[in-house]
Order: sequence, then C-alpha cells, then structure tokens
Amino acid sequence: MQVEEYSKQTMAFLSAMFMASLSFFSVSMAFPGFNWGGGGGGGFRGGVYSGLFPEYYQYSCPQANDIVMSVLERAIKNEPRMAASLLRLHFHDCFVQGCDASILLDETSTIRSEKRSNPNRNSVRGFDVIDQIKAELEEACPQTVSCADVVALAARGSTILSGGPNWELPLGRRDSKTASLQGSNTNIPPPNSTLQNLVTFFSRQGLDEVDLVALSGSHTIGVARCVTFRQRLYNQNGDNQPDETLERSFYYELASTCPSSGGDNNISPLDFVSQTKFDNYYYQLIMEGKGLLTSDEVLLTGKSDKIMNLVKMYADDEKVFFKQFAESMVKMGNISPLTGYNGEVRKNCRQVN
Ligand code: HEM
Ligand SMILES: [Ca+2]
Ligand SMILES: [Ca+2]
Repeated sequence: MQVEEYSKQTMAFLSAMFMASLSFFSVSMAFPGFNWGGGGGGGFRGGVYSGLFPEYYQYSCPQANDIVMSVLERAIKNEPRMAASLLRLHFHDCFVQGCDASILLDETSTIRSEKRSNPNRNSVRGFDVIDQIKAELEEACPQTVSCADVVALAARGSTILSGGPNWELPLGRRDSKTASLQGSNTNIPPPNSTLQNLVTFFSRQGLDEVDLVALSGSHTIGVARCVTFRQRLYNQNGDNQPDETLERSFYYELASTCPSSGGDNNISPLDFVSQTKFDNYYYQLIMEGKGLLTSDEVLLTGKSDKIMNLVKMYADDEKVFFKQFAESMVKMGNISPLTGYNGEVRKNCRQVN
C-alpha cells in the first residue's frame, strides 16, 4: 500500500471514530444508563457506525436478556413453533422501515397496520409473547428497552433455544412512531420469487447473496400454509404441471395436505426432518428436491453457481452455516435502526406513546 493511500485510509477511519464518539456523546446525554465501553461486534459495518452495540443495556437494564429468555423458554416449551414465528417477526420488521418495531403497531385512525399486509395477514404471529416480554421488562426497567430490541432479542433467543447459534447482538434500536402497510406489501419477498427477485429484494436492504442463502436457513424451523406453495404442486409454469424440481414422493406427500383448491391454511413443515430444531437439514433437503417453497428450491436450481455452492457448503457443514447465519442476522438487525433522539421507547409495543 502506498504511504499516501495509507494516510487517506487512516484519516477516514479517524473521522469515522470521531463521528462515532459524537453519537456516543449525544446518546449518553439522553440516556443516563448508557455506557462508554463500546467494543463487541456489530458497531461498525462496512466502515459505517450503526449506532448499536451489545452492551447498550449493561447499566440501565442488565437483566433484559434474562427476562427475554425466561419468557421465551416458557412460550417455546408450550408451543415449539413459537420460536420460528418470533424469528420471522424480526425479518418482517427489519425489511420494512428497518428494525424499528413498526410491525407491532396496531391499526388506528392514523396508522395503517403492517399486520394486514399480504405477507403478514393470517401469517405473522408471536405478538402475545412480545407483549409478555415487554410487560416484564416494564416492571423491571420502565421505559428502557425498546420494542425493536425486544424483537431482535426474541429472534436470537428463539434461535438459541431451538439449538442454533448464539451471537453478540448489537442493541439500542428505538421504536418508530409510524408503520408502512405499503412497505410491507412491497419489500417482503413472496414465496414464488425467482432467484433474481430474491437477490434484488435482499440487495435493497443492503444484504447480499451470502446473506440471502444463510438467512433462508431460518426455514430449518417452522411451517408454511398450503396457499404459499400450492402453485408448485399444480401449476408452476402456467401449464397445469407441478414444479419439475420437486422430488416425486415429496410431491405426493405435499399434495395430500394441500389440495388444488381449499385447505389454504393447512400447514406443512418447511424442514420436514426437524421442524423444531435449528440445524442444517433445510439445505440437505433442498439438495434432494425437497425444499418446500419455490424461494427455497431456487437457491439450488436458480442458475447461480455462487448461490448453489453456498447451499452445498451449508448442507455439508453445519458449523459454517451457523457462523454465517449469526453474521447475517447481525447485518439484518442493523437495517436502518432509529437511534439517538429519533423514534421513542414505546411503553406498549402495540401503540405509540
Ligand atoms: C428469502 C426469502 C423468503 C421468503 C420468500 C420467505 C417466505 C416465507 C413463507 C411464505 C413462509 C410461510 C408463511 C405462511 O404460510 O404463513 C415463511 C415462514 C417462515 N419464514 Fe420465511 N421467507 C424468506 C426469508 C426468511 C428469512 C430471512 C427469515 C428469518 C431471518 C425467515 C423466517 C421464517 C420462519 C422462521 C418461518 C416459519 C414461521 C412460523 O412457523 O410461524 N424467512 N417464510
Ligand atoms: Ca420495521
Ligand atoms: Ca431443522
């Protein structure tokens, strides 16, 4: 590296540090519980400071994660699918206005709730568990932990409790005062997406192909309704034929729970080998033509060598998948957070203060 080039980079780094310490300062003025420690992963991303960091509640609510985990343990023991539902909630929040808990807001005269968007209606769940976590947090540390952070903590906790990886989670997101029904309809990829579409939806959020493949691995837990995969069974290409990439015996299995009409809400596991365990069977099944959604199978068949090879790699090596999943979850969790004086910490996650 040329000396001149080196000093340019050093300057860029120093000014990034300066900006970061400015934002530390203003946040610490606003919130006494704030710490200066910094450190930990996730603060800097692509040279840009996200404003979030793992120790955010270290002094203001040190027990925050323990409270989240204890509520999750009960909820997931009671209904294992809840882990999947909470993981998905974070995804559907972050892809619309960023990770700002916009998805939790109920309909009012001024708020068009995201809960009634096409991807969310009759589909997203877990709101009661979020409310329960938030109620216990309000008891312990009033108006301190944001709903957006509750959703992020619940997604990580659900992953861990299902047997998946743990990671250092940057915190300090604040809650939106608005929601976007339209954003929810247009930014969340539909299940019959082509691979190109999927890549585009993710890149709009600053996520790349590696993130797409790793985060799709969330489909190692949970279920999908018949209406989300019916087209593959009966008319994938407008020729009244099943998707040719669908393995034959798997096709018959699915057709028995998902008729050509009716039964829209019949459910099928996204990973039929281990639907409550966070592992890498999702990728192994895709390799056998047994991915449930079009968006799952096209990762292998969509004619991108790079993406296909990632599927093979994660199918071969769960450790590599876990490591990348953790990294991509941090990246997804950093999408346009509200920080500093922006947004608020809601008292009730369903409504603005
Ligand atoms: C790549 C694009 C994606 C598409 C097209 C997609 C689509 C879907 C669909 C259609 C369902 C079933 C919904 C229903 O039937 O009501 C589903 C379920 C699920 N998705 Fe995705 N998804 C994608 C990415 C993700 C990501 C990035 C995550 C998390 C980081 C995620 C987590 C989940 C989970 C855990 C479930 C099961 C939920 C439950 O059982 O309640 N998905 N997804
Ligand atoms: Ca949001
Ligand atoms: Ca699994």
